[in-house]
Amino acid sequence: MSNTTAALEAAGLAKSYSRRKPAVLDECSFRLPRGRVCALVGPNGAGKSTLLRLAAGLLRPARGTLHVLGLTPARARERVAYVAQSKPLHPQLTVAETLRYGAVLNRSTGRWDRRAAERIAYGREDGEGLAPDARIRTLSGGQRTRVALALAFGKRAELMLLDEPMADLDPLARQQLTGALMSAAEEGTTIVMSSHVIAELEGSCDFLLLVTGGRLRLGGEIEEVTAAHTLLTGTADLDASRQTVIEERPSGRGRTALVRSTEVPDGDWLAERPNVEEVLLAHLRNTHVPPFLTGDASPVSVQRAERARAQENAA
Ligand SMILES: Nc1ncnc2c1ncn2[C@@H]1O[C@H](COP(=O)(O)OP(=O)(O)OP(=O)(O)O)[C@@H](O)[C@H]1O
Repeated sequence: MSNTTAALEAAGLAKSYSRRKPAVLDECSFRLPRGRVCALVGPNGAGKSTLLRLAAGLLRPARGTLHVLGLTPARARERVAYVAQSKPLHPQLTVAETLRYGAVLNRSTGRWDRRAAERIAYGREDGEGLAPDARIRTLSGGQRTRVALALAFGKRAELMLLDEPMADLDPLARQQLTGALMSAAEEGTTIVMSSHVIAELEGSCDFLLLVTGGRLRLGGEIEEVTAAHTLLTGTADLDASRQTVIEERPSGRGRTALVRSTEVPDGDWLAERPNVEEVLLAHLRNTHVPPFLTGDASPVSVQRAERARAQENAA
């Protein structure tokens, strides 16, 4: 646990688009420490883009708070790069003009990195990068994504919020983007990226936020989240009062169960550590289970309350 300012810290965050409809995000409380590469995962309509738009300062919460780099989202905006799912760009500009426009927009920060932007837009070794004089309106979806990402990298932001950045990139461009994200993360940039392709996130992300139905279900270092669960295979009966059973399914002549516990229950069980995909899929199929946040992912107010409780117990 750390008390340094988090990249994102939400407390009781809620957002509705309409008073007549249920909240799209509700009671979301979590902390994303700086320097992490965070996968934001959840089914369609879960509220991932809404959360990213709130963090980018484009929406205001209905209730609760969201701090970005210790500031309100509006005040943090210069230090944050946001790439929307729709990748909005000026269709009449060329790629080179778009990058020059990015430089002008970021002049006040003095941080614009032309080379980083150009590397993403033009710089593929196989020569398939974008032509500087190509007009945005003539580009494919994946090519526009490259331009939007080039602007984000040029900004040299402390926090990058990327809404499905890989979705329409070809495999080589994905590999290039992953490399660029890893380099940015090594320099201390915090990255949040939403995706539906869990396998894609496994190699590149070290932190996880799972949102389903507008609620935060899982949060924390991926290693810690998976280590808190056990995959059991066997034929014995499970006592649900002794551990949280996320999912129990028939398999072969016995059954497989994912439990939130590191203890192997009595009986003839084969116990394994699940991978992140197994943990995520089980939580996506079973949204009734209690949420789980690791210490690092708990908001400071919760960390303080837990420390006070531990001190009381120790006294
Ligand atoms: N501008 C808007 N006006 C009204 N409702 C909206 C608006 N934007 C999103 N919603 C609704 O909010 C809910 C969450 O949408 P959001 O785009 O945040 O989900 P998501 O998790 O990003 O989904 P996906 O994975 O499909 O991109 C959905 O029910 C959606 O219909």
